[in-house]
Amino acid sequence: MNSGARTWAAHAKINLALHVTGRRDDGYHRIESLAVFTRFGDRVETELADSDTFSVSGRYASAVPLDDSNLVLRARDALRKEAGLQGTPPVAIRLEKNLPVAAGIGGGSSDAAAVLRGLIRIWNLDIDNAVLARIGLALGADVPMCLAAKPLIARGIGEELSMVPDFSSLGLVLVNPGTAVATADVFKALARRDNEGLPPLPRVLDFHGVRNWLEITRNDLEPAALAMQPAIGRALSQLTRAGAGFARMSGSGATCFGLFETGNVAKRAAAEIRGRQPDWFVAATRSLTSEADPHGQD
Ligand SMILES: C[C@@](CO)(OP(=O)(O)O)[C@H](O)COP(=O)(O)OP(=O)(O)OC[C@H]1O[C@@H](n2ccc(N)nc2=O)[C@H](O)[C@@H]1O
Ligand SMILES: Nc1ncnc2c1ncn2[C@@H]1O[C@H](COP(=O)(O)OP(=O)(O)O)[C@@H](O)[C@H]1O
Repeated sequence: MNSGARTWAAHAKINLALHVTGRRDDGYHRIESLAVFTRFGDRVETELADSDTFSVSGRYASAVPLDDSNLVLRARDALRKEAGLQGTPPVAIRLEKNLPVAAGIGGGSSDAAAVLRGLIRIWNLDIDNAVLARIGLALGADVPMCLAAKPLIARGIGEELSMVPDFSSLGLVLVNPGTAVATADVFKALARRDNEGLPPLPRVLDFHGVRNWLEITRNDLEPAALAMQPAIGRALSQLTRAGAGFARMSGSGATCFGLFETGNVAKRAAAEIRGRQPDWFVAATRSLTSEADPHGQD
């Protein structure tokens, strides 16, 4: 067992497109979503210790609970329940919370996924991916995709995953105007739930191919979220004004992404938006390719 401190990346999840195609009897919605994950994200540090501890730092530390309801601790406890107390010794977990909370970019889900992956390694557990995905899904519909953290299409309620090969790294700017949005409220407010699924993906998944495909897709949660939080419209306008090739809201919002042809152009656009909106969350980043190893230690 390795007892030293190790850091795990918890990438932001971006729903490039999200079509709502139906609703199950239990109220959960069927979706079809093309999702990618970004280099920018939270970080989770794990280290074997004399007792279980948990601390949070970072810009959004005060926005997350410190008790057992934090998805980090729920993930730790779910894994321990699966593996048994023996073989899962106490662990100190430190979360660096860089991602805005209740923001449509799966921050909590990605933290949970990083903890599951990290603790499996430091506890030396033998848990296969199907069991891991089941544990993840019990924590949240987004957790299985955050466990994969590669370009993918998610169907079902988000748990049926098809990896998308040969996806280029996209230049992205993430903008959140500072308004938290509760996912359940947005789903509840939908005017329609029986929309058509995603069109086939283009052959070449680079900036141009993805942008053209985005033009013929939607985020079906955007109109409902926009009606609740008009600031989302201002975030989209700022991205367009700064030269984004395409701008859309991610997940249930309020974070919006802008697509840029190169990382440098994205950085310049982010600086411009930050200049105009110094209180907003604005981050220039790149998406992870299909080939990148998302689970490596930082
Ligand atoms: C909308 C999405 C798109 O990726 O992302 P976020 O906006 O959360 O980032 C996800 O479907 C969110 O996943 P996650 O945030 O893990 O959802 P959960 O905790 O399981 O569910 C929160 C609530 O959202 C609703 N919900 C969630 C997923 C889904 N497919 N249908 C739903 O109706 C349910 O009302 C549920 O009670
Ligand atoms: N580690 C965590 N990070 C973020 N939110 C968390 C965490 N643990 C629990 N939560 C709770 O989960 C809810 C959803 O948060 P988050 O995952 O950031 O949403 P979203 O998927 O919309 O980006 C919030 O209400 C928040 O209080």
